[in-house]
This record gives sequence, C-alpha cells and structure tokens, in this order.
Amino acid sequence: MRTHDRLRIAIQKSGRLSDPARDLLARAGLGFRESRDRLFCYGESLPIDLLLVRDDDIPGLIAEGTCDLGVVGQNVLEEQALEREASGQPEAFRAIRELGFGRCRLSVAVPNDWDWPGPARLEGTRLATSYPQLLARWLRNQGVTAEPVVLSGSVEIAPRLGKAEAICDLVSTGATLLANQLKETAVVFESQAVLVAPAQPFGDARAELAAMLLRRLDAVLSVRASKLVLFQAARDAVPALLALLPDAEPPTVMAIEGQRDQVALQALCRSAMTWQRLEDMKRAGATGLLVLPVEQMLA
Ligand SMILES: Nc1ncnc2c1ncn2[C@@H]1O[C@H](COP(=O)(O)OP(=O)(O)OP(=O)(O)O)[C@@H](O)[C@H]1O
Ligand SMILES: O=P(O)(O)OC[C@H]1O[C@H](OP(=O)(O)OP(=O)(O)O)[C@H](O)[C@@H]1O
Ligand SMILES: [Mg+2]
Repeated sequence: MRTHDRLRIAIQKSGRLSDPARDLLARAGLGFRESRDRLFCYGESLPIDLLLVRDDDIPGLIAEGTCDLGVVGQNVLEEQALEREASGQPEAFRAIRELGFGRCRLSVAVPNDWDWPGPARLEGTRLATSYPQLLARWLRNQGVTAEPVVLSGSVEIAPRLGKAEAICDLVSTGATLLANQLKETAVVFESQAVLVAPAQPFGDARAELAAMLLRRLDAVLSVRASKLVLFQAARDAVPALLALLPDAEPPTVMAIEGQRDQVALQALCRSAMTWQRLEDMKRAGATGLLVLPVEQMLA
C-alpha cells in the first residue's frame, strides 16, 4: 500500500515526450535517483517520485489512483476521455496545464492523387487510425459516415497495404506523410503535452505538494517564453518603440551619462522576439539591441 505523503508523477519512458518532461521537472527543482530497472525514479530533492511508462497507460494510471499526476499528449488524453464517456464511466482525469511541447495535430490524409472537394470525399471509405474516438467525433460533426480501421502504429502504410483508403494520424512536419505519398486534408484535433491530474482533488498531504509543484511549473512555463530586451534610443523614439513591444512589462528607462537625448531601456517581453520584431525596432531607432534569456523569475 502506498503512503500519500509522496507525490507520484507518470511520464513517458521513452519517446517524444520523455526528455522535455524530464527537463521541465528538473527546471522546477526536482532531482531523482534512478532505480536499476529505470522504471521508477525516487525523488531526492522533494518527496515527488517518477514512474516511467508507455504514454497510453498514463490516463488509466491517474484514473485508478496509481499515479497522482502525469505528462501526456492531449491527443491520448482526449481519446481516452471519450472512450470512458462512451462506456458510461465517470470523468476521472483532467488536463490542468498546457506544457507547450509535443505540439502536433491529428489530421486526415489521403493519397496524393485524390482530389479533395471536402470531408464528404471520405463517405463510405475505410480510415486507418490509432484514434478512433477522436476520428468518430469529427466524422459525426462533418456528417460523414466512414469505417475506422484501428491500428496501433505505422498507420501511414495502411493505404499501400490495401487496408484502408485514407488515414487519420499525428502530423508535425509532414515528412512522414510525404514519404508515404499522402497529403494532409483536414485537421481533426490540435495537440500538445499537458499535465494531467485526477478529476477529484487530493484530500491529503499530496494537495500541498501538488500546489507547490504547480507554482514552480507556472514560474518555469512563464519564464520559458520570456526574454529580457535591452536597447538604446533617442528619447522621442521611445513611444514608437514601446508600441512594438505590446507584450512587455513597463520598461525601466535609464539616463546615459553625457548623452542627454538618449536613454537605455530594459523590458521584459512575454513572447518570442522574432528577427522581424528586432528589425522593426532597429528601423524605429533602437540601437545596441540585446535579447537575453530569463533563467528564473519569482513574482
Ligand atoms: N511528430 C510529432 N511531433 C510532435 N509531437 C508528437 C509527434 N508525434 C507524436 N507526438 C506527441 O508525442 C506523444 C508521444 O509520441 P510517441 O511517438 O513517442 O508515442 P508512442 O510511440 O505512442 O510511445 P509509447 O511507447 O510511450 O506508447 C504523442 O501522443 C503526441 O502527443
Ligand atoms: O509529420 P512528422 O514530423 O513526420 O511526424 C509525424 C509522425 O510522428 C509520429 O511518429 P513517431 O516519429 O513518433 O514514431 P512512432 O511510429 O514510433 O510513433 C506520428 O505517429 C507520425 O508518424
Ligand atoms: Mg503510445
């Protein structure tokens, strides 16, 4: 019987979400001692342990209470939530934070030589997928009847094997579709990794641990996109420059010794500083532009 004075987090053992999940937890100050079989990692810096599993198992582990939190793709989570709903089971887990990695989309793809007048083109076809629930919901919304062919992997090869006419699978760069002579025609579901928790709150010591972890994760997630922007400009160019930084905190403006009409500015920006933005700022009169990553931030 496990005690409830430690928190147990399930993450993917090996796959696309493993490294970013571990990196995120490390940034939140969690350190682990790896067990010999590398399936369980004992939390050394805090009473928070890790369980390394197949990503498909994570929602179930939370639902049954074997794990307290998990990191999983919304695609897997929503598919399993729909599955539970369809079989009359109560809601058992929910996403509590979007984590900003593992971004991909579940899309319908058809052979390159098909014309695509719209989703009605799928009427009466067989569609290979690992996500029958998400696909069925989308087909219902489109008013299309098609037959799902459920495969757990290598879905893209199904049309060439004659198992299905088209597919519904995860896409990110589109390279896998291209390699299999398929083209993306409709997005069924947009996904990213999320932190998942039980639908019911913890009624014991885990509640405090989870709250602390969430505070730290929020700090890490907000810092991740933030940048400190430093630059100089003529005083009368400042309003136009600040208009180019609508997501910035009110900046610090400093005088420059011996240059009365020039100031140095420091602004914390909450979203990406693209090259385009920097070039626009340079045109508006900014000089000596420096963009620095933010390591930690505590409001
Ligand atoms: N091409 C991609 N780009 C970005 N994220 C992706 C991509 N493919 C999948 N993902 C996300 O990463 C999750 C894990 O993908 P991965 O391919 O590692 O899973 P898997 O093969 O099911 O692994 P497991 O062995 O744990 O079952 C997916 O459920 C999805 O949320
Ligand atoms: O659009 P792309 O960038 O090509 O990515 C899409 C591919 O990525 C995933 O598979 P993954 O590479 O994780 O391998 P898997 O077969 O082990 O799931 C997904 O199942 C697609 O096959
Ligand atoms: Mg899986």
